[in-house]
Amino acid sequence: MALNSRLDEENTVLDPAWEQARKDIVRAGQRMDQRGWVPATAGNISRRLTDGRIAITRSGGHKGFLSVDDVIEITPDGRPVQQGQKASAETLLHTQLYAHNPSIGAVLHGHSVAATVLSRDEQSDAITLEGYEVLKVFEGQTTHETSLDLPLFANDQDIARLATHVAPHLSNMPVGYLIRGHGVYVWGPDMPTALARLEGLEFLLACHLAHLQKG
Ligand SMILES: CSCCC(=O)C(=O)COP(=O)(O)O
Ligand SMILES: [Zn+2]
Repeated sequence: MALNSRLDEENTVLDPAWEQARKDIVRAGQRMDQRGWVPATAGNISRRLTDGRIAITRSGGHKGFLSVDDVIEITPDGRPVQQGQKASAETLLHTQLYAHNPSIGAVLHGHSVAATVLSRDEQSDAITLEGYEVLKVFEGQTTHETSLDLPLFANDQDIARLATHVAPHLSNMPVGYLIRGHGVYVWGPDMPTALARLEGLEFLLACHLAHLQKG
């Protein structure tokens, strides 16, 4: 047994880094639920450990009421490591981000009202957020006199096919992207950063929606 390992009640060897990743995901789900970004069983959450292992939410659970057992390990190409487990239906959208950028350590997907409504209504292929002080939450932004383009992709129940539409744009997405009538994907080097980016983005989307509704 490794020096930094512990045993649970059933004397199973616990791996501290893995257990921490699972707790990070459970807490992120609680936070996203408190903010109303993961209604019913919507949304999914993943974390990549420094050794390359990937933890992701199982499919179909309520993300505000996860237990660590609802977080499972997947291979880099998105297959559950343990037979019989069912990873998020959108696993391939997570693994394509990890494969694209080795510095990504956490990926969040939510279904807020603002992300869902705005992504349906916008006719062009991106939503432009500009003139807001909170844009400075994103690295490299030092003034509100800037703009951020959030790419929009058509929703598709075939996630592998949806991933092929996202793939050519991955190098040109500073913050995240939207799927029409569905939700938002955001990532970061670690869970706190990914959550802060999601919070900033959700605030900006809510402002944009309110602004459009005002007319
Ligand atoms: C009830 S929302 C439909 C599925 C979805 O879009 C989602 O984000 C949750 O899917 P998962 O398989 O990750 O639970
Ligand atoms: Zn979804």
